[in-house]
Amino acid sequence: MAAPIQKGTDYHKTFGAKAYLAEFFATPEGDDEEGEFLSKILKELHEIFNSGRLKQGSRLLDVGTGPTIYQLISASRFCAEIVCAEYTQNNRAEIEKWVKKDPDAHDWSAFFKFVADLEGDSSSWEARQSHLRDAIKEVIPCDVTKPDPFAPRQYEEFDAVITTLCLEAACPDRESYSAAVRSITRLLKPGGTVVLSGVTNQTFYTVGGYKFFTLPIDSSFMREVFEKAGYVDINIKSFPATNLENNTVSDFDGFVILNAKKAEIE
Ligand SMILES: C[S@@+](CC[C@H](N)C(=O)[O-])C[C@H]1O[C@@H](n2cnc3c(N)ncnc32)[C@H](O)[C@@H]1O
Repeated sequence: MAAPIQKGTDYHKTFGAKAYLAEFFATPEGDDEEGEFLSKILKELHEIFNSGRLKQGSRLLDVGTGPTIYQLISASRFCAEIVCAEYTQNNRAEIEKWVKKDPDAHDWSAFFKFVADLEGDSSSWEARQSHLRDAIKEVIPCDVTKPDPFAPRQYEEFDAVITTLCLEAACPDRESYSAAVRSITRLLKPGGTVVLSGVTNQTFYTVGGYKFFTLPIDSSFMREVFEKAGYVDINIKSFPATNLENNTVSDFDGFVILNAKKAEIE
């Protein structure tokens, strides 16, 4: 009998960090079955951060980091301090291994080369990689379904928050998704930038043979949530899935990249 759909605390037992990396992050092109997806997210993150929106020396919080660092490469050029917040111990261990250059860590070099090419300086990839290793100052537990996802840790507000492919996987319903956005927003400075990537109308994704729940949402719901949480200048780019009919590893019909500014205090 197939295992039931995995969600909530199941992540601690069945979300295989190594399987997730091997299945979806072997190359910047990602998993063939998902069509053009990962490389598009990398390009969009490049466009957002290359536009000069973060000052040098910024502090950044990544929420639901998973075992991955691809989402931090473009932003890290401007960051002196990055905090990675993630739910499972296994995923946090993967990030820590990469920071310490453990031989068992995932090889992200192709991703740094990909982004360095986009930035027009392909020779810079190793320096960019070292810089990101130095910038990651902490890898901390978090649970976005809790009122204070980062408790007991307390932080000054960050200049930017990133969250990629996390909230729709972590939140069981629309109310908890909205509450998670509000909690994350409390840790962002007024005028600070949020960047989110998310899949639309997905009900599951598969990792290591287990199916994981996803909350099916669309871009109009995301816009409404971010407006209500106090953001302005909300930009959402939507992309249709390019291989929906042949995709057996997930069922998103598209994905979005959202960026927005937390309103300044009047
Ligand atoms: C699809 S993965 C995305 C990982 C990574 N950010 C990426 O872009 O590939 C979903 C992530 O959400 C995390 N997650 C699940 N439940 C969570 C919760 N309650 N709070 C925070 N993160 C959670 C999982 O551990 C996993 O790392």
